[in-house]
Amino acid sequence: MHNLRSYTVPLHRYIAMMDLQERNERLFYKLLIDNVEELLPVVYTPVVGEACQKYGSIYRRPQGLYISLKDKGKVLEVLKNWPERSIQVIVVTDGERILGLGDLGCQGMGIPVGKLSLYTALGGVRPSACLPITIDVGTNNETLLNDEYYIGLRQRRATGEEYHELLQEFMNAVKQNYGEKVLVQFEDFANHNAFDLLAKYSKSHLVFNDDIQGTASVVLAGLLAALRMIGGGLVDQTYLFLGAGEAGTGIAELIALEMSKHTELPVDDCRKKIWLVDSKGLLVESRKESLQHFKKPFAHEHEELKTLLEAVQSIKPTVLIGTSGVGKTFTQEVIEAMASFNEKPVIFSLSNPTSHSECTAEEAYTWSKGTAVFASGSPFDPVEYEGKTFVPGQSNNAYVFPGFGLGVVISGAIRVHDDMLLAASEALAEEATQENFDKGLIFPPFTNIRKISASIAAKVAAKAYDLGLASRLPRPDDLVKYAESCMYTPLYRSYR
Ligand SMILES: O=C([O-])CC(=O)C(=O)O
Ligand SMILES: [Mg+2]
Repeated sequence: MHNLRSYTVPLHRYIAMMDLQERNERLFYKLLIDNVEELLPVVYTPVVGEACQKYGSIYRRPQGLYISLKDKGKVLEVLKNWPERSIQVIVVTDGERILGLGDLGCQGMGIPVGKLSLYTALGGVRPSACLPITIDVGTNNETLLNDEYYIGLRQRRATGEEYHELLQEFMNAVKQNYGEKVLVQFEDFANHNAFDLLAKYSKSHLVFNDDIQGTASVVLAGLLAALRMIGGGLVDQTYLFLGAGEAGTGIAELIALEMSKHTELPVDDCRKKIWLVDSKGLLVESRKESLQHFKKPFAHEHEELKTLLEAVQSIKPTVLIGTSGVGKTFTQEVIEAMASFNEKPVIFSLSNPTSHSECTAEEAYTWSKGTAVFASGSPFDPVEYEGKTFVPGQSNNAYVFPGFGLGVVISGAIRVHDDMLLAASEALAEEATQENFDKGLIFPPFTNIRKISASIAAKVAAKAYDLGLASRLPRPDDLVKYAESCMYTPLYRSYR
């Protein structure tokens, strides 16, 4: 830690951590676990975003497996080149939508590597059982195509049949090589592929999309905790999203499912309480024809509105959620409007990394005059406002995917079911304490994350057993204890 802290440039800390992971994996995890709040922003969001942008020039050794268009026809052979045989979790990207940064091609590898280091550090999945994969189908990023240090194929992205054939071959090879119980986490795919890949492979494989489902589960947990803090039920709220992509529609759908489960209202009626604004304005009935399929369920009867501010003024939401990937879009006017008709407006600005956040923590607290219940995707420091310190929560899928994955792995689940996501949300929401609420915090601090992951894992595994999706039999009596006993801990062996 002394050495790391001597680097003042965040990217240098990242490089030092990656060197440590290469040199002494056990020490890397020991350090990360013991200093999680300090090191999470280094190995993960936001610094990992800058690392991906500069990946070619900071590249040392491959930390994951690259599968490119050139490997077509021999993907299984390529998979077999990976030195570890027994794999439990794969995180795979095609680099087309890295955080809110867009297409970074093959340099998106930093994301699967970072996510999997959290699977181990936060969720206790053995490092050797984790496999980061980047599918290289080219990039449409001109800067990278012209960058002498770019590490991927120098061509524009393959699309359509060529793309889907490679993905099909990959998914087949994964099942052939590792069986039915390997969890494949899709990460940072573009909207136009993410929903279709999830829908297609969730029937035949154990797949999970972190940006759609992981984010949804964490945000729902944040909302449940926020409502415990300020009072009211899910069904009493009106929701407005800026951004109708994977995160926005994923969260909206999971809120509707949870609402429906607790009220017995049809899911479609619950969706009516949720409004989304995309780059062209409010999703409304008259736009339905031209909308992508994942947006259609949220296009309701309303006049067309072009801007977020107009939508805020007209819909008067109690909860405002930013998932647009575009920074600075929650303006002073937007936040002041939220504070004018809500005693305690709930404001989540979720886009990553920090520069893409819809507003900063300071802006949310200042412009709402200290009334906002605020959380963000990337971390922000505590804010002093009129003598009171507000601690913003980090509503990042990192709270859920490690524990969720652990629950899936230890139960030997063969499919992911939405009820398992709801179980994870409820488990996480229960972890926020009155002490957290007193600081305005709706998520427990990351310092206790391994205990939290074990609780999430136990609830997820229990749901998998209840649904008949678990293959590890008999069912352990105490799932929390069992989850804890399965977790990897970085200790040196004693040889005496
Ligand atoms: O990586 C993160 O911090 C959260 C996430 O999945 C994304 O922004 O795509
Ligand atoms: Mg992501």
